[in-house]
Order: sequence, then structure tokens, then C-alpha cells
Amino acid sequence: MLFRDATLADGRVRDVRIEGESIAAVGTDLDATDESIDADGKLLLPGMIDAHVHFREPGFSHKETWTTGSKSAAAGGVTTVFDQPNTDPPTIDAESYNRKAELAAASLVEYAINGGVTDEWNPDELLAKPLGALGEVFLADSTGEMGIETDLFEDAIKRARDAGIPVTVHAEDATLFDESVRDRTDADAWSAYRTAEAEMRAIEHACGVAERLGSTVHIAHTSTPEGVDIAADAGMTCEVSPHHLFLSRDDLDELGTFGRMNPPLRSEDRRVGMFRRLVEGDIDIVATDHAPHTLEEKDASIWDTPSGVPGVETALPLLLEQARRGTISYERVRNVTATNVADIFGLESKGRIEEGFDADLVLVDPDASTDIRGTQLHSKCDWTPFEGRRGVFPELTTVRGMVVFCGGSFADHSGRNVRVWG
Ligand SMILES: NC(=O)N[C@@H](CC(=O)O)C(=O)O
Ligand SMILES: [Zn+2]
Ligand SMILES: [Zn+2]
Repeated sequence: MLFRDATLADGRVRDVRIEGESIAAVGTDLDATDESIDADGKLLLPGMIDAHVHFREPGFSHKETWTTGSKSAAAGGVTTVFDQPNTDPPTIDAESYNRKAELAAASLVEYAINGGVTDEWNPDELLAKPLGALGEVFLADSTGEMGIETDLFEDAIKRARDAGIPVTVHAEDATLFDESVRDRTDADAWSAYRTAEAEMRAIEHACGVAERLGSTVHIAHTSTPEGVDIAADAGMTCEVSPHHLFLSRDDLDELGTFGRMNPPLRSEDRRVGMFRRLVEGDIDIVATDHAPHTLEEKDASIWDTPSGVPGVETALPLLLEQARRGTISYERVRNVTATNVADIFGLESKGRIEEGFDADLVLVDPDASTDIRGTQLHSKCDWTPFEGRRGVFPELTTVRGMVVFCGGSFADHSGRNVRVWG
């Protein structure tokens, strides 16, 4: 397959030839061996590597399945996902890992299965070969109630350090949540309750432990500019989720309980500060925290509704819309969605359009801006917090050289577990 005259993120116009699962050549006037795709005027990007999704199986197939979640990913230009351990059973040992792996075999896109740290986790099984699961720590309870104490956190950091495995931390300190707002019933109460301070102090704590133990951590879903600065100053990496880039407490009147997630939406000032840090470089990657719950589940009181919003299909489109408007460069979008993610998590064959890399690619018309509609997305949950926003959606997505999504249709193709060693 040959993409002819594609524009790359850095503005170069190139032919890109795929042979089998890999990029065989990037050049000009390349010969097509078989099928050739006219990419004139179109942008070709490395597929997004989304380091934070909840595809919900096993245990919560009514919210999402590996099939629906991975279709949503492919349609949104995401070619690799890292699945989170808060399933039922939680992914904490070889048995639960293998059970999830059987279901994940249905995935259209590449995936990693992250292992969770709990009192009952089995680090020897999870961290060692052949699994080498990426470690996931919840410092405060979120969906799945996997919050842990600090001794266990330190132990996990040491073990992961010795195994050379990156650890991702959901950093909120539950002792700093504001119990005094418990009698409020408006949607903004959640933002008042899970305070910005609770995130900042937890990030500080996590980075401090990692520094003291000579290790590193990656901070999940940062929502405060202050938290990002703490992580960056400590030399750690962090991610931002699209809802903390594009939504703020000002949107909660409209979103209601559908806008509840952990960490919660912050002030408009903080949102602007997050976007600036994404553009300027202190935020390393965008990860969606795709956390679908059904319409029925979300339609509850602010204290009863589950935390989490879907996002795997809309992240790249929302960012490409910003690039179209000139608020962020295409190169920066490529780096925060693909290249940096591959570098941080050691996916050596992914995240770049260069000879020898996996042919995980996204072709998009950069001017094709449309309204985002929840009912047109492919997640099982059928809603989006970005309803009515503009997005630039991919035309075609390939995973290891196979077209998995094109013009609204999906092919059968099983993604591969990118973390299993032979
Ligand atoms: N972010 C959320 O609000 N919810 C996530 C859990 C998590 O990542 O904390 C979920 O699984 O629903
Ligand atoms: Zn979390
Ligand atoms: Zn999450």
C-alpha cells in the first residue's frame, strides 16, 4: 500500500509505502507495489497511542466491550490503547490478567493490559516476563475502589523500579477532600469536594517517593496547572485528558452529573493553564481516560452517579480542530498523542512515520471539521461530554498495515498485545 503525496505533521509532503505490517519507505516518487491511496492535501499521522482507557471487560460489558471500545478507538484515530485494571475481577495477578487477555483478543487496535496495585496484587506474576504489565496505582478511590495506602505505594514503586516497569499514578489525596460540601446537590459540588489541593499534594507525594527511591512515575489525568508544574519540576512525566483541556466548571450547568469524573473539572482559568502547558511542553501526553458509563447510570444524583466520561474517539479530532485553528501545531499534536507516548512507555516500533516502524497510521482531511454527536460515535455508552463541539475525524486508520477503519466501516482485525514478550 502506498500513500501518495501525504502531508506529514512537520509539513513535508511525502509518499509513504507500507509493506506487510511496517513502513517500508518514506520518500518522493516511490513506486506503488499494489494499492495506492491519493493522499494529496491530506495529513498522515502516526496513530494515537492512548495510555489510559477503561474498556470495562471483564465485568462491565454493559458499559463497553473490547469490540465497541476498540471500534471507537479506530474511528477516532487511536491505534494502541492501555487498558486500566479496575475491571471485575480487577487485573492484579496472572489469572485476572489472562482472563482479560482472552477478551482483549477481540480488539481491533493494539493494546496493553495494565496491572493494578492492591493489597492482593501479585507483583511477581504481573511485573515479570512474560506479562510485564505496566503498573497502575490509585492513591484515592475512584471507580472500582482501588485506592491504596502509602506503604503499599512505596513497595510498588520499588518493585516496578527493579523490574524496569513504568508506573502510572492516579494522584488525589482523599484526606484533603472537602467534606463540608456534602449537603450540596448541584453538579459543581463534585469539583468543590475533590479539591485542586488534593491533587497537588498527591502529585507532590508521588513524585517525592519516586525521587527518594531513585525511580520515576507517570502522573495520570492531571487537572491542575500547579500539579503539572510539580511533576515537571520533579522530572516526572504527566498526561492530561481532553475533558481537562476543553471543559471546565463553567460547563457543569449544561453537563450536570454527566460532567462528573475524577479528578473533577476545574475553573476556566485552570483549564486555560492546562492548554497552555500542553502547547508549551510541560504536559507530555494526552491520554483520554475513556471511562464510559451508561446514560441510565450517569442520570443520578451528583453523589450517586459514577465518575468518568468517554473520550477515546474524540481526543484526536478535538486536537486536530485546534491545530486547524492554529492554537497548537500539528507537530505538537503528533508528539503528545503518539511520539512521546511511545518514548515514555518504551514502545520502540510505534509513534513515528519512519522506515521500519509499525504501519499504525491515520489519514485525515485537516479541513474536514464537523459537529461531534454522541449518537454517531461507536462507544457503547452513546453519549459524549463534547456534544456539539467541532472535531476533525479521520478518514482511514491502519493498524500494522491493515485498514481497520475507512469511511465509516470497520474491518476484522485483531490487535496485538504490545507488552507480551515471546
Ligand atoms: N476517571 C474516572 O472518573 N473514572 C475512571 C477511573 C479513574 O481513572 O480514576 C473509571 O473507571 O470510571
Ligand atoms: Zn483515575
Ligand atoms: Zn481512568
